[in-house]
Amino acid sequence: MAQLNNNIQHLVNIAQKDTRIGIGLMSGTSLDGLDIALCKFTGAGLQTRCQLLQFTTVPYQDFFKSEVRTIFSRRQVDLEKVCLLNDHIGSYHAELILQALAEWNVKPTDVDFIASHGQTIYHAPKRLHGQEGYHNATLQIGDGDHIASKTGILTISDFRQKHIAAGGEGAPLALYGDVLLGSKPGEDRILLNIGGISNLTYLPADSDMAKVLCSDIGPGNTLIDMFCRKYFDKAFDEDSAIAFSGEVNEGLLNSLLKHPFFGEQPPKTTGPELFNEEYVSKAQERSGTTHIDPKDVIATLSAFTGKAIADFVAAYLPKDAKLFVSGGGANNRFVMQYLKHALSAITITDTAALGINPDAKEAILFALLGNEALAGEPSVIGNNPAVLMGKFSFAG
Ligand SMILES: Nc1ncnc2c1ncn2[C@@H]1O[C@H](COP(=O)(O)OP(=O)(O)OP(=O)(O)O)[C@@H](O)[C@H]1O
Ligand SMILES: CC(=O)N[C@H]1[C@@H]2OC[C@@H](O2)[C@@H](O)[C@@H]1O[C@H](C)C(=O)O
Repeated sequence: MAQLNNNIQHLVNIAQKDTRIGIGLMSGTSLDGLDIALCKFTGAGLQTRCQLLQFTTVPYQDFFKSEVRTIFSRRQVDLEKVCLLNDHIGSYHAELILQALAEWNVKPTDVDFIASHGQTIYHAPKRLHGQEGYHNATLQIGDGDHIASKTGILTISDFRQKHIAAGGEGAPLALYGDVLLGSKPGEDRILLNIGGISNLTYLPADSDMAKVLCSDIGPGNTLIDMFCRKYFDKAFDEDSAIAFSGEVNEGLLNSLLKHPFFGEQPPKTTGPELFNEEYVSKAQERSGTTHIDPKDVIATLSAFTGKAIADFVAAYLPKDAKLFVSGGGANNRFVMQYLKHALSAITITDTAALGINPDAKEAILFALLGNEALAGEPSVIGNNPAVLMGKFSFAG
């Protein structure tokens, strides 16, 4: 039998290890920074044990954010910029990983793999684009080869394409990790992530995989952040100070909630391609609220995030489930207060109660998907594609 080449041999060695050290990377729709989670895995599939060893969010520089925003969720872009950023984001993320490892005193050779989400620049499920002859589509950039070459670490990336190839919308992928890390027999649980877009996974008490539901809900922080930048020159509404100083405008809130997306059956996905400045302007025009105080706009957008989540939970999930929140939105006091009021029968805490750092959850998720790609088996969860995801980039 011919000998395996070094790359394949290295891959086989990692796949056969009892424990693996992996880095999960998440750069989300909020564009606030790169989340880097260093994790230790034992086993795979339902036997997975995952320990978060280190975590950091490296904030993005304003210049980087504004460069990405020139192509982010826009239908018309400078194609050269897309090409440049695909390379640049991969190289930049590699640099940030190496810096983080140096700070943690971890040698790159001690890390078995990197699992990189990349940067979503456009998410186009068919429900959004509606174009005949085209299927669900999504695009994440920040090429894995650049990360592998620069760090010397086996890199797994571009997770969403396999999900689409198998009939999904390319998101949410959270369920694959939530089932492994968040289920508890005897307890109905909801794991809610409020990032740029909010999404949740329902984990039934009887562990019946057919009942697991994972879906996007609507805007999380994306509109709040956008209008904080527009009116207040702030990246986000820290501790909801602006929202609390304003008043919710019920006319605008009702108008924001009037979109067919909210009536569509889950699972479903969305993004800033739908929930953007134009979406809010149109809702303002329809409700005659174009001239309301910017503080009231922020309060109303915050209530919009809360109400969309509360309506979804009330419509589809058990009334006595326990809800665990993660993502930057867990720090938005206005949204959290809104949820506690609207879902008074449900116990709401953050995922720290489950031993999962709420800020790190999505980066851990991608590390876990990388671990599955190496050593797991596809599993059937509800009617979600039973796939192992991610593409392998070798360092050499
Ligand atoms: N103290 C705070 N007060 C209010 N909002 C906060 C606070 N801290 C963080 N946030 C919100 O959280 C956002 C970052 O959230 P997160 O990092 O979960 O998003 P993401 O990973 O980009 O999103 P996605 O899950 O959609 O990809 C910030 O942009 C801000 O809106
Ligand atoms: C296309 C894309 O990047 N979607 C993200 C986004 O951010 C939140 C929500 O929209 C979710 O569907 C998804 O990310 C998480 C990690 C997921 O796939 O579960």
